[in-house]
Amino acid sequence: MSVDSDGPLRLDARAPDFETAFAAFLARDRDSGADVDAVARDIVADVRRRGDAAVIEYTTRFDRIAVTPGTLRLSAAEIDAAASAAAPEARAAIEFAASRIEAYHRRLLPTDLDFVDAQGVRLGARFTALDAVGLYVPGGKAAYPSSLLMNAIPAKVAGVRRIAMVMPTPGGALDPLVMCAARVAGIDEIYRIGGAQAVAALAYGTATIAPVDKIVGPGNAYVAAAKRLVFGKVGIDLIAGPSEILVVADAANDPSWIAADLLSQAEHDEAAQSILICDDAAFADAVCRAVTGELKRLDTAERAAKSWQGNGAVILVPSLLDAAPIIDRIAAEHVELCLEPGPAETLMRRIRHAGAIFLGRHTPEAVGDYVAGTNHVLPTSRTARFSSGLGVADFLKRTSIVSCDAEALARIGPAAVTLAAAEGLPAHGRSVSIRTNRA
Ligand SMILES: NC(=O)c1ccc[n+]([C@@H]2O[C@H](COP(=O)([O-])OP(=O)(O)OC[C@H]3O[C@@H](n4cnc5c(N)ncnc54)[C@H](O)[C@@H]3O)[C@@H](O)[C@H]2O)c1
Ligand SMILES: N[C@H](CO)Cc1c[nH]c[nH+]1
Ligand SMILES: [Zn+2]
Repeated sequence: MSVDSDGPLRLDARAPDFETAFAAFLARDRDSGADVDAVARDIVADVRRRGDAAVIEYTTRFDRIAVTPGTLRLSAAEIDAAASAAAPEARAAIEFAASRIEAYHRRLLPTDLDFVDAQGVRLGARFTALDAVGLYVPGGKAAYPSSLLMNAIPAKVAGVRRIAMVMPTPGGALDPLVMCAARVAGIDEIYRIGGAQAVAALAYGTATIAPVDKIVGPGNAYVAAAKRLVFGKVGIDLIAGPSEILVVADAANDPSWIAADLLSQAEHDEAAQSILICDDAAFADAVCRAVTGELKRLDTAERAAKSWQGNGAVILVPSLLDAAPIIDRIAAEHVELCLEPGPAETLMRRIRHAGAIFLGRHTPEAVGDYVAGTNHVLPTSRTARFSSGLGVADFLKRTSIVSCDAEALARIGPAAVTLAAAEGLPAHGRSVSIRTNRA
């Protein structure tokens, strides 16, 4: 294991200490700590107790704006005025992205199930949309119109009736493109609040904000902590942490393309993580030099450099096609396979744990962030081992349907009577036998 003076951690899968070093790398915690949880807990409890008054106080404190119960919600005229300030080219890009996201998510809609099995029992599964969803759109340090689309469109496609959006507006400014995206996605219930107080308001409701059934959308550590706290009262989506990218690249790639890809996620956050897996040490060196060069072009260089140097890694492996076990243990949010089509396909089929996989030399991850149509809210921090990115299923519930006629009950009922007796629940058994023993 080694660390370049201005480069990321370097690991070699052939080195005798690789397993220890790799395990230590995977065990690193990039999330923030206990203080945040305590602050969020206090805010959530206060909003639950004092409703609008608490929401207004925290909004004034954290976002430096004066609000009243009457101005918490944006008026239609405000939304339209802000949206109309969006540049035409940006508006067209939002509309283009929205149409692709909608088309992809329509294909994710599950179909209901309804069949009669061999015993004559009718069985089914019916999907219904949630009634009311709270959509958190982050707005503290940057505006994310793309994230609004990624959260709102699947909800709309699923058929959610009410979507209440919250977004902090530091200093009071409304981001034109976020408002434009809200209009394109058909969102009109928008509150200028953020942080833990917005999550609590959506979960418990206030005099001004009706409660919702589920809260989705990314946010900072306070938002994530608040979502964990209100879970159970409402549903929540996955908690997406700092962004990650894992690029698997052979030496035939242009090092500057790979460097650009690594930095595309590093620039999100100092806690973001970019990893390169390659099979050629000279190519790894060339990519690291290219990262240094690319950083000079970026306004976000300071943040990206801290992420790359503090959390990045270069892992040298003997064979890229045999790297699936290492890739699976990282279980990254995004995996890019910058290989020829055949090897990319082979390796993709071997990978089991990844939020999203991008195949080939011309599929930079950033297309997934904006315009591919797939969702960019994806599992991070190795949670791709057990969870998936946001989709229409997050806005649906499944109800099972069962129907027996007398013959079908006579066929399957006796086993239920036996099991009820075994569990010491005679009323269960009686509700079956009272029907089957009528003769
Ligand atoms: N995974 C994704 O798909 C995705 C997409 C977009 C953004 N993000 C992430 O979302 C996050 C957005 O964070 P952000 O900060 O810009 O906006 P944010 O809207 O999540 O948070 C801003 C709010 O945080 C609260 N806050 C700030 N400091 C606080 C403090 N000291 N005590 C209590 N509350 C405090 C305030 O209420 C403020 O309104 C970033 O980490 C970004 O990377 C993720
Ligand atoms: N890559 C981020 C999720 O990890 C999503 C995003 C929003 N805008 C650009 N990128
Ligand atoms: Zn991104």
